[in-house]
Amino acid sequence: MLRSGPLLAFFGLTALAGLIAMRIWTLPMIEAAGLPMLDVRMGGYTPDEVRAFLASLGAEGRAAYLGPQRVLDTLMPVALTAALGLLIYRLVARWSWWIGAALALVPLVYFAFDMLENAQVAVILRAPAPSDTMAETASRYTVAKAEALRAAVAVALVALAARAGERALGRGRKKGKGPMAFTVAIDGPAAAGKGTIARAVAAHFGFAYLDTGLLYRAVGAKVTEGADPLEAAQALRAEDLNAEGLRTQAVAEAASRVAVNPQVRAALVDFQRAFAARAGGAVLDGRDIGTVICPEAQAKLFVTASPEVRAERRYLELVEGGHEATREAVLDDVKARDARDSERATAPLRPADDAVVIDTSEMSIKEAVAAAIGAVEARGAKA
Ligand SMILES: Nc1ncnc2c1ncn2[C@@H]1O[C@H](COP(=O)(O)OP(=O)(O)O)[C@@H](O)[C@H]1O
Ligand SMILES: Nc1ccn([C@@H]2O[C@H](COP(=O)(O)OP(=O)(O)O)[C@@H](O)[C@H]2O)c(=O)n1
Repeated sequence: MLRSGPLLAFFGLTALAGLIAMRIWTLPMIEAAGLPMLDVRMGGYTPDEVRAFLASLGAEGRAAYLGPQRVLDTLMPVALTAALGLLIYRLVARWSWWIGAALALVPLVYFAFDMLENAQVAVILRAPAPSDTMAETASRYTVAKAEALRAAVAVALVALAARAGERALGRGRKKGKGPMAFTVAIDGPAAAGKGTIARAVAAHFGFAYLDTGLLYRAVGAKVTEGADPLEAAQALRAEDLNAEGLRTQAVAEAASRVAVNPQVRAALVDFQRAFAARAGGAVLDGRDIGTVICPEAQAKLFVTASPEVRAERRYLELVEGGHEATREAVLDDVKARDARDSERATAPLRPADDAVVIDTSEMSIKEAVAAAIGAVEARGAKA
């Protein structure tokens, strides 16, 4: 990227040098009789005021106005426009480059009016008897130049203030909360290995872990017992996540049904965000952590595997847990949940744009965990 700092300093200093040169060299000649030159009358001037000024202008002042002053009054605006434009672009492009580029054009408007003003003043200085129209046109350019310059300076000041505010907030956050919050967002379809990876990542970095699927499972379980989904979500407490029987296929199915409800999802957002923001780091796994719950997460992983591999893993897990299951039924269930999770309107399952995708179909648990830890380290987490 172009380093704009030295350029900004160069243009800023050149503009300042131009102003100083005018103040000590050309202005004393032009304003020898005590009347301010036309360019500095930011509120404009009447034809009579122009005539009075011309009458007060000696031969030396007129030559200076048309000669060195014109040169200085071209170089200085070029440097000032470049400095203001660069400053505005540098400050605003951090948030949006195209808004930065658009606002950087405001100083160009000032420049255009300044050049028109110079040309019109030269017309007046050369005319044997300048007409009212000539004077009025020059005055309009001077007023427009002054307003455009004020607007450009205002844009630069607002951008500087916004940047200073952002920095102050960042410092406050670091001071107030001890260790910075580091969030790892892990999303992916059922039985891809999210929980296995999330627990290992949390243990490796010393972060806290939240299985957000448990929130939906806890709400789903209450709904199968007859509760209203939204009321169940609003009344959810941390201890509900330890309830018995949340790992069954029936509860997973109920969870994926309540998870389609936008109001249920909204009711669970604050709990998840508060967990993600805890000092000392947090790992959350689910379906929408990197896209909706923590779009600012420092590390995002999307863990996936083929439906057949995932169904086999879930089948073995269920059988080992003493549950009744058939491979076909588990595969059907996995596919049905995949479809519901991916096709729902609110927070559908999809990788965040900046997520690292880990396909665990052909990976052992060890390999999958190593890949995840490597990706989280690459985003700046330290064990
Ligand atoms: N890479 C892997 N290879 C083999 N089995 C895995 C792998 N990752 C996870 N498993 C197993 O698959 C099952 C589902 O994993 P889990 O982490 O609970 O998935 P999820 O949280 O995505 O539903 C568990 O029994 C787990 O031990
Ligand atoms: N962040 C989340 C987590 C789970 N869910 C829903 O909750 C269901 C159960 O999630 P889970 O993570 O416990 O499911 P498994 O991947 O462990 O099978 C999923 O099928 C999703 O429909 C969700 O919508 N958003």
